[in-house]
Amino acid sequence: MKHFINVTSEIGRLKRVLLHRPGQEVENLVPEYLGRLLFDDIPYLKIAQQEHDKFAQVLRENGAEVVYLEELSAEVLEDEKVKLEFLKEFLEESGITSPSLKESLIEYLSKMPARQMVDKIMAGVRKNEIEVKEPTSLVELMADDYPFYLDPMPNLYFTRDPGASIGNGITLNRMRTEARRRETLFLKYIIKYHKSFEGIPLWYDRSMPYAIEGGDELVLSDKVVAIGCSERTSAEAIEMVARNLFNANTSFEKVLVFEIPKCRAFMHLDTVFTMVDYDKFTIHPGVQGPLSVYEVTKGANNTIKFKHNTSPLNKILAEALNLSSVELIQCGGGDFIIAGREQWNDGSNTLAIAPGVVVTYERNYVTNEILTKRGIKVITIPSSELSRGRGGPRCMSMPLYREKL
Ligand SMILES: NC(=O)NCCC[C@H](N)C(=O)O
Repeated sequence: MKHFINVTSEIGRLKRVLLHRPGQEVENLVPEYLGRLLFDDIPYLKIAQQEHDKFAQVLRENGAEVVYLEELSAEVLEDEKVKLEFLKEFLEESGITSPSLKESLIEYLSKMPARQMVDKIMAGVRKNEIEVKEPTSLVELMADDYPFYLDPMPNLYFTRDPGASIGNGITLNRMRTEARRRETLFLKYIIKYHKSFEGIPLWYDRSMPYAIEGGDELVLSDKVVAIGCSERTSAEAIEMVARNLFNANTSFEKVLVFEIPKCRAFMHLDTVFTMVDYDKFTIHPGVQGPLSVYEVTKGANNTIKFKHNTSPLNKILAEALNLSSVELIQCGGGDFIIAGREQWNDGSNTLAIAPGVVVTYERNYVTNEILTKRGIKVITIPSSELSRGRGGPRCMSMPLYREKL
């Protein structure tokens, strides 16, 4: 493995993947703030961790090295200078404006060993955890009854979204919602300071003004990337990624833009569409009708071309992948109720770990059976708690290295 990162497909054998084991951040969820934090329910952490450990075990047993966001972050934050730089940026982005509060938080957090600090920052800091000396601002004096100085980040276990590996580079994303925006700081510091990530090109940066999230980014082949234009990802960001991929002389020549309905149930492209084999895809039937596909292609002399492709989806995919035909496998077998139920629990959100081999949630038994009948090897993981965050196996993983097809 010459590069630390190399992803030129959705289905090549998974060799290295980034995960985050859910931690205390999940215990800081309360009904009042669920919506704001993008959760629909409160997972039971102990079981969620067991389910997540099973997920990691399945990936390892199938040949993938599992690296953890919290461990890589702690490795770079061992350096006291980097730790301070990170803390300052993190507090800034958390909206801490009062100088004395900033000072108290820095004092509280920087004293902790790096790993403990990472866990604490991910979990959030309650107001009753630290004592702020004399208030130095009106905001502090008038402190409301909101319980946190630093919000918990319960969505961190969806490592798919803050960044995406494309070829041997990464898009370091700007998240659409404030609830998830600070998540990408961990990846920013890993990319900037971790030895394994040295020299990795960025196809997008979190400082850009337009939102893009990794659940919308699918690497269909070493030439074609599909990006969802969705509730979370904007057309401007997609165009910037396309330009950066083309200008850097990567192997990528085309970006297929999937415009999907902007709603929570379909928040990212990978909640309704994933690739499971050379010529097979899962799709949520509810998205097939309203889907529009646009193409951004690399032209001669650094030019870029745009086109609305009105052909049926199977034709567009077959043409993009140089195949005579492709199969679209409908989540829930196309039944309105089953598809709706299983899609809500990420029935279409498969993680391919090799061509024709996927990891899915066991609760989506109808879709799993359909996939098996279509010749896909389905490895299931327990999911009663993990699914409460509205993401499946693809959402919970950021592939760093896949074998070339
Ligand atoms: N790629 C994905 O669809 N990720 C799932 C993210 C779920 C999370 N609760 C969110 O709303 O962002």
